Amino acid sequence: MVPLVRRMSNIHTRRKNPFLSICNGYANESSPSRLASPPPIQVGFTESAGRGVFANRRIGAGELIHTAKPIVSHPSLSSLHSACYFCLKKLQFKNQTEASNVPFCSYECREQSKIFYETEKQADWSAFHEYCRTQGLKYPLLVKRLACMIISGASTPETFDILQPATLSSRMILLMEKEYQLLRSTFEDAGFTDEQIAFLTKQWYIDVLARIRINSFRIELALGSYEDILLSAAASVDAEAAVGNAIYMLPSFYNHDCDPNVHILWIESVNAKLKALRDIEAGEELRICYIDASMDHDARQAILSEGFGFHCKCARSSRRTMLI
Ligand SMILES: C[S@@+](CC[C@H](N)C(=O)[O-])C[C@H]1O[C@@H](n2cnc3c(N)ncnc32)[C@H](O)[C@@H]1O
Repeated sequence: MVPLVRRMSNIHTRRKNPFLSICNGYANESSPSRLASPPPIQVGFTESAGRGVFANRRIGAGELIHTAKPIVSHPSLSSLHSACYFCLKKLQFKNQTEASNVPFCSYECREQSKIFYETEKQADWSAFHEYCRTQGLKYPLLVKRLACMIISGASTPETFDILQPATLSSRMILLMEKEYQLLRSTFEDAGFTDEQIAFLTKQWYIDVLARIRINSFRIELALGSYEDILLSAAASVDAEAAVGNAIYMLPSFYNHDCDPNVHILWIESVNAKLKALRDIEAGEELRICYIDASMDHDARQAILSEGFGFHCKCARSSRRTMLI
């Protein structure tokens, strides 16, 4: 059945609409100066999952619905010297990182990172990175990148406000204390003034982390050649398979389904592609799968409840519940 869409906004026609910026990611990648036609979607309210993304026309199976560029991304610590610091593309070790110590794959990526990277380079991140490494933390790296973008004027402290926050337990908040203090002291030790880091309060950190927690994507690049697949298989044995993490605007409005009709994938960089997995009717909600769909019902529910704070009532989960 096609759910009723309560229209929240027409994201393509109204000016001064916060959702307009959500669509910035669909510039035609092959010719960046030309905008591709708007994606066939709109953000609206669902009956039980808050906001969601809906088709505004029929979408065919396999169709590329839209692409999305991240608002913030960061390589995983194990990929710091093997992935582009901006687009997370695999680096050619000898030419780029080792020879020139520049962690970018191209002139364009270096230019796009210039403002926040100049800020970041002024501080010594070794203690912060070491803490993240030993505690297995990845989200504070996204906050570090966002903070550098804010200080350099490339972003604002309110950037994530539109995203849904997770409900954090007091224990989770307590655990954030150390990483927050380390982030702040790294800036202070580098000589940034109180005025420059005035936004960096404990409450801001908690609010940002609460949004990153349920909206960040773990980036695993789909690899092209057989050689790459072999290398990746070897790498995943002794290192993290994810090349990094990223936050997007529009993809953050996609709800979850254990039998999704849309797939989000990354071919060679952090720029995401959203593709229809089957024919989708106009008005139908578009949903992606947040987790490994091959897990059994109970494992899926446990991860969704713990990680995202909801009990999934999608058709696949409900079928299983009815059988019990
Ligand atoms: C990434 S956000 C998706 C967009 C969100 N609905 C909003 O209004 O911004 C993830 C959150 O949406 C809700 N959600 C997503 N899929 C859901 C589902 N299948 N059932 C219930 N809630 C869901 C949960 O609150 C979840 O933590």
